[in-house]
Amino acid sequence: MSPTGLLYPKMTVVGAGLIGGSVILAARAHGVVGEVTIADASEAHRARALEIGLADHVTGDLAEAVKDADLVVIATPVLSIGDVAAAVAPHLKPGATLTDVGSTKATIAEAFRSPALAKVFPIPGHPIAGTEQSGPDAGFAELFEGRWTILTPLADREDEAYAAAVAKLSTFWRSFGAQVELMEEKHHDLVLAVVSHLPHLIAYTIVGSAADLENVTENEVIKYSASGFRDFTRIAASDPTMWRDIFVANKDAVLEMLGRFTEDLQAMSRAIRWGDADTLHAHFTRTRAIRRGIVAAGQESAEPNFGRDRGKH
Ligand SMILES: NC(=O)C1=CN([C@@H]2O[C@H](COP(=O)(O)OP(=O)(O)OC[C@H]3O[C@@H](n4cnc5c(N)ncnc54)[C@H](O)[C@@H]3O)[C@@H](O)[C@H]2O)C=CC1
Ligand SMILES: O=C(O)C(=O)Cc1ccc(O)cc1
Repeated sequence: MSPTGLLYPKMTVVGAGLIGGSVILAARAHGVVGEVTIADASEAHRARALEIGLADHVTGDLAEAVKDADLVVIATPVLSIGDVAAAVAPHLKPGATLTDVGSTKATIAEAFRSPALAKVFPIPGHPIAGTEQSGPDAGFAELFEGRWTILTPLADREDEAYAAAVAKLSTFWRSFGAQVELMEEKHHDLVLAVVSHLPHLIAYTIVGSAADLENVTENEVIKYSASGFRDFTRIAASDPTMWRDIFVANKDAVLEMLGRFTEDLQAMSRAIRWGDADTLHAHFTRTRAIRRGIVAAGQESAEPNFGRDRGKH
């Protein structure tokens, strides 16, 4: 139980997967929500959510699910979030808060600016916490502890009531251990392209390349894979639908960052070709200092993979 107390008597989560499930488990564990309803498009996921007692009510009917809710959290893949927001809009209670957890924010902020959402408080959000697992069994209450959640409030909604809704949603995330930061949505997408989307793209690519090479080297890639490659395979096991949507939605920022990365990779390639040992050593020294700075700031354990594989899988 957190000292925060009840914030939202009725919460509806659309999408009973890793993030939606974790929000429910965390919010319930800290007593900040009352009745919980799940809406999910998948019959199998609805059945499983009921079986494990993830919510008080589980339905496939969006209108029914959101009609009395004080807080609606959309936790579906990025490209479906705008459609879900449009579908629930006419059924939301005036004064309700509508948020999401999608990994990109610009296209979602645009959808949340719809006049159909004028009577509610639409606040895009993104917890920077997750694993490569998905589905109703993947969630766990501690997922957000010590992690950042970024909210990207709509700049054109500057009234006091909207500011109060943003403050309350921030309290909600903080009640179960997240640190909250407010950010402009396009800036969010640029930052996340560097720290999350590009690393995933590199992992997806290198694991594919290595698997192609395996035909040549007859199983040696997997057999002798050192921990570096193993870490890439964990990332490359992430949900295909989720990541397809992220790259489609954040095309411009990802291509911008990919361009810069390709230039830097060319510079490394040149240093190797010319035997420029000093350049290689200086670069690796700089990146080691970056990692040590992150560990010293307490944002990551020195242990490999700490915290990523928690939960039930
Ligand atoms: N997996 C991760 O590590 C993180 C994911 N996110 C974001 O959170 C969102 C959800 O991701 P996960 O929980 O990992 O996905 P998930 O695949 O575990 O769960 C998604 C759920 O949404 C349901 N769903 C899909 N389309 C729907 C629709 N149109 N209407 C109703 N239900 C629908 C699916 O049946 C599934 O139960 C995504 O937008 C993702 O970008 C954010 C932070 C971390
Ligand atoms: O599993 C990992 O290492 C992640 O990076 C999880 C993750 C995936 C997507 C997000 O938008 C935020 C966090």
